[in-house]
Amino acid sequence: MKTLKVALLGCGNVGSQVARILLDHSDVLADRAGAKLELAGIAVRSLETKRDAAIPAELLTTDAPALVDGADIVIELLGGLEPAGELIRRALARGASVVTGNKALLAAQGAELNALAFESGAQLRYEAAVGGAIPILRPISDSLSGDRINKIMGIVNGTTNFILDAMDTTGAQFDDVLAEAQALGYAEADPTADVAGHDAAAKAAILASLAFHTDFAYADVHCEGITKITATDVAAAKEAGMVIKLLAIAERTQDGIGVRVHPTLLRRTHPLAAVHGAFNAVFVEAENAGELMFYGAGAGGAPTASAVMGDTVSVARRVVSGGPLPAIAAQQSVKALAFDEISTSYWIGLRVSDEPGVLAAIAAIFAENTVSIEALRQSIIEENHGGSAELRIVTHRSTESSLAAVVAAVADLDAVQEVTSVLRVEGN
Ligand SMILES: NC(=O)C1=CN([C@@H]2O[C@H](COP(=O)(O)OP(=O)(O)OC[C@H]3O[C@@H](n4cnc5c(N)ncnc54)[C@H](O)[C@@H]3O)[C@@H](O)[C@H]2O)C=CC1
Ligand SMILES: N[C@@H](CC=O)C(=O)O
Ligand code: NA
Repeated sequence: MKTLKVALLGCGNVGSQVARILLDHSDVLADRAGAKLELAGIAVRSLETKRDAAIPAELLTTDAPALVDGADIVIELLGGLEPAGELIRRALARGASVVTGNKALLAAQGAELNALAFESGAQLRYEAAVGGAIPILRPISDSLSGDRINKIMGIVNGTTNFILDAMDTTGAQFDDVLAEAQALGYAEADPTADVAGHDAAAKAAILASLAFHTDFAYADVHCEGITKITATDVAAAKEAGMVIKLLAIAERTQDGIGVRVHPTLLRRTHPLAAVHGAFNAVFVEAENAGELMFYGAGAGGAPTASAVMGDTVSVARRVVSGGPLPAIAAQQSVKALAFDEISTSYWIGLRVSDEPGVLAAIAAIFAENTVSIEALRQSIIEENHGGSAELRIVTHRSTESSLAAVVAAVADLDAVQEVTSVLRVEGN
């Protein structure tokens, strides 16, 4: 049986689990891959760091480039743009295949790296980069390659789903739940990448690129995080039979593809509304397959290592058989929509003076901007009876630019005390 040398770059949360699987299950992996997967070495920052006793010290090296140069397959689990990018390019340039979970790098340089792999005949796989353990990239680029995907909506960041879910179930405030997520180890040490939506935006770019066979980068994704979501927003959504989720959405329209990440109101009957805690799920709508949902652990060392190993075995099979490369390079160039061209339904919360003519004035502004109202609900604010009322308006689909014009004009009305929330609604 052929032996393939595997270079592992990084021995952190995910890398250490990949090393464990490669060492503990070498016989089974060889049967499945059709080649022995020999862990040739593990690149680390320091040989002095205390590690799990199961990691053989003789495999550790601080010379990552030399390790890459002797490998048939390189597994990159360092994270960050450099030196990860440089090492991946080095491997691909010499025809070695690469498996990575580095969503930040792929969202920044995915087009370039895929092109490099295509030119050199090497394979580049990154199932772990989106939805951790969930098989989602291969189903999109392989299982659904005979279909036409129209829309993807994903809960692709565990930290933010944990926070929003806890706010929904306990009524807690954002800051308190973030502290809990940090204590439980879901959030990053600096949780900005999670709560500002950047991590989800990187994953949205990767999903959209594969689903629509076009290169989308991080810069093509409109991104809003969850830091402005209040306990009041969550309670109001709950009262209306909805839940707020941070969704990564990529959608085909007549004019192009809109890719966005923002807090979204979902009806509680939607399958994504039932995704709790730090779990991830991706909901796909395809022309022939209809609606599909992929659900599971989106983060964590062992779950993410599962996806890395799946890619590694798959890559090894192709190295052994010399079969054709998966067609994951972009074959099309579909226009990425600017955010103000995207259309969706909106929920607008307003605090208004409770006096005659207010509703008519607000409705007139919606009509002038051709934004159609689907539902309107008014509640009198008890503690200030006769003074203020809370309005919640749900619109039919309209563009971001029309909605922005409506919100600006409504906010200017003397009778409008505050625009309390503007949220997008999906899953009607
Ligand atoms: N942890 C998770 O749940 C998930 C992680 N990922 C991705 O997997 C990758 C790895 O993530 P983790 O294992 O969680 O990170 P980690 O921070 O636990 O591990 C990275 C390791 O690489 C080492 N490293 C960094 N630069 C190095 C260099 N120049 N030379 C040698 N070693 C170096 C670090 O010292 C650290 O031990 C990242 O790209 C991450 O985005 C993807 C999905 C989920
Ligand atoms: N910080 C990320 C980790 C996985 O990609 C998350 O919370 O989902
Ligand atoms: Na995955």
